[in-house]
Amino acid sequence: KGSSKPQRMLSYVQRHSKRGDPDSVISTIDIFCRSKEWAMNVGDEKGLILDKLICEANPSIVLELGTYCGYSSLRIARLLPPGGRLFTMEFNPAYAKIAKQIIAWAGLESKIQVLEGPSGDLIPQLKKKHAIEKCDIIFIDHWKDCYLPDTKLLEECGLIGKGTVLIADNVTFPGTPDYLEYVRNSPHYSSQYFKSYLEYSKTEDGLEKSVFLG
Ligand SMILES: O=C(NC/C=C/[C@H]1O[C@@H](n2ccc(=O)cc2)[C@H](O)[C@@H]1O)c1cc([N+](=O)[O-])cc(O)c1O
Ligand SMILES: [Mg+2]
Repeated sequence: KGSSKPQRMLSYVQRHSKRGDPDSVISTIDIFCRSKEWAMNVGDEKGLILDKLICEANPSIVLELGTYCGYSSLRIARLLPPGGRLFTMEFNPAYAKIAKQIIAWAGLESKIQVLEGPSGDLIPQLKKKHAIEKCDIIFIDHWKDCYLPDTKLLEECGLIGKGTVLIADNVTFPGTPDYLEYVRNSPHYSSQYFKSYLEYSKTEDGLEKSVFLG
């Protein structure tokens, strides 16, 4: 019964970062992933691009698909304006448990709500259960074959409105070809690729920003 990588990440954070300081927790996770064990966080290079896109949009309601250990939840929530909220969906209970502890350690639990379950079940509940009108930003970083079906589901549920910004991780590596084809060819989206690198590596990757035009 050994520990899991998320468990080792959490204990590294608790040992090496400053409690209540999101920037310290973020940089500590990056050090863990560079010096100890690679992990599928958006990382520091794509993270800087994500930061810029979040600040530009100044969002009130952000939805994240794929919490994992909470790294991008911290990056997003630390930049929200007062009253801003992040809802993040996590399928795996073990990951959700670790993410909640990392989020609490960073002191951002009042801004972040971790929703446990498959996105396909949780998305239709958002309006009624969480009084969400429409999402200002949606950060997509879960299973790569779910990006497109979930985007269509979000459209059907009326959670994507004029001006909603979709930000998708890994559109180059591992790649999300069907999603890219959709947002780049749809007349309802204006799409832009931000070239970068796969987290903690030299492989090319990037973020796709797609604005819903209505
Ligand atoms: O596979 C990748 N990501 C899949 C992430 C999946 C996460 O989304 C959750 N989820 C939450 C809700 C759901 O409905 C389904 C899953 C899963 O429980 C997991 O926590 C990936 C892989 C590489 N890579 O280099 O190989 C790099 C990356 O940046 C990646 O994001
Ligand atoms: Mg990713």
